[in-house]
Amino acid sequence: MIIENHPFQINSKGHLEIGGMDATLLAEKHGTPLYVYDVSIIRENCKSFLQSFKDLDVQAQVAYASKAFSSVAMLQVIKQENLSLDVVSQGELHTALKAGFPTERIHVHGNNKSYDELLLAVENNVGCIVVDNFHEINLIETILQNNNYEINVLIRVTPGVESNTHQYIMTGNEDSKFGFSLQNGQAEEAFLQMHKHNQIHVKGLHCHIGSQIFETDRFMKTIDLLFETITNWKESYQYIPDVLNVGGGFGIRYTNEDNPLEARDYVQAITNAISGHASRLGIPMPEIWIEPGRSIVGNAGITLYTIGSMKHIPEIRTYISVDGGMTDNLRPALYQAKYEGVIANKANEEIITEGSIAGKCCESGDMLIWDLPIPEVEPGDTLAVFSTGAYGYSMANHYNRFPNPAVVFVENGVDKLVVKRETYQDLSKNDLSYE
Ligand SMILES: Cc1ncc(COP(=O)(O)O)c(C=O)c1O
Ligand SMILES: N[C@@H](CCCC[NH3+])C(=O)O
Repeated sequence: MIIENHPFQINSKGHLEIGGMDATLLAEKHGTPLYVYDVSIIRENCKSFLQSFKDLDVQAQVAYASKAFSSVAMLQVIKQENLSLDVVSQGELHTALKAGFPTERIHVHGNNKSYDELLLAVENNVGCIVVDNFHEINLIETILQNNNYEINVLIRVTPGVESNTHQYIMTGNEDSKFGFSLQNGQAEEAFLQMHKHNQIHVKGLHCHIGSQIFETDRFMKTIDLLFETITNWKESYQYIPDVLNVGGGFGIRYTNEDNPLEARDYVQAITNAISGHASRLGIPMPEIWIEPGRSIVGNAGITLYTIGSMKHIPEIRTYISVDGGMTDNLRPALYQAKYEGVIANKANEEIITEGSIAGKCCESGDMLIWDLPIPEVEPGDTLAVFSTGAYGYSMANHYNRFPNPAVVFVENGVDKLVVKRETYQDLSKNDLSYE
């Protein structure tokens, strides 16, 4: 039986199944809280973006935004699927290098890249640096001064488009910490500074308007604004971009309130808009780059928890506590994000009530799901929360000194531990004594 809204099934025992494996057995074997990914879904998501570009016969790079979930195994899957990679820090770049990711397909982001981060990127001959601010241009120029490296860059611009999403995950608006403004001339100033440098190749423009976006209009509007600038730069400086990177942000389904488009809908709309402008301007079609994170891994991941204490407050609600919470999934506390879940060992049982799923941290806001429809539950049951594959493990933290969970990949009925559970020794390994 299929689970409504989510790409998982219920097996003959009435248990949730992921990647051909019984979720309750995974919880027993690997412990909880546990992140589990169905790798075949990750692969399908990668393929659907790449295939959509192929079907339109467009030169493209699909760069997985590794902030959504980065680990050596994860990046190896991305490498196998021939995607490119977006990294935003030395740590993400280090993980990519450790995974043996081809450096020419790595795109380096960040709104405050350090000299060392930029040097590591340049020394490893990464595919491109997405330049964010004037301080960074100065650092790059310093790095290039005493050697003959050459680098490709994209200029990250803020087009002044507000995306229809949570304020904290909106990035293309004028009042943003990211990128150069198109409106106030800073993008042009940055362009001129780098365009005249003979070791810097300005391959094109980058923008990312936000995350969890369910429509194509804002992408269209953004592309219109990018082309106003491209038209000006063509006239004034005879500049024609090789690449346009329109970022990520393609929405996924967390609950039945979310109605995501297919990958091909976004790809088609973006491609049509860019090709329309390119032909109007009489320039060759630029390569299109996109940076999906959430839409590659989000729906492939679930988190398994063990239910512990329960508190029933008559006529108010029942709190059901699990052995994780905001330490392994910060999104509900940070963005009031909503999730759905099932009791994995009772996935077929009749729903008789509602329970609100509480985390273990010493915070009233540590709630994973409010008012989840549930069957009768008891301590020891396994709760599965759906669509936790993006920005769950990657935003895990150590509040209240909880160790980070383990991560298991499942594919075709075979499970493999890919990130070990942290131990209490791991948690205190950097602590030094003061006695
Ligand atoms: C520059 C950039 N690219 C790509 C992404 C990936 O976004 P998403 O995971 O929503 O696809 C983000 C995150 O919002 C981002 O800031
Ligand atoms: N971490 C955010 C989105 C990423 C923002 C990156 N610019 C989320 O969980 O939705």
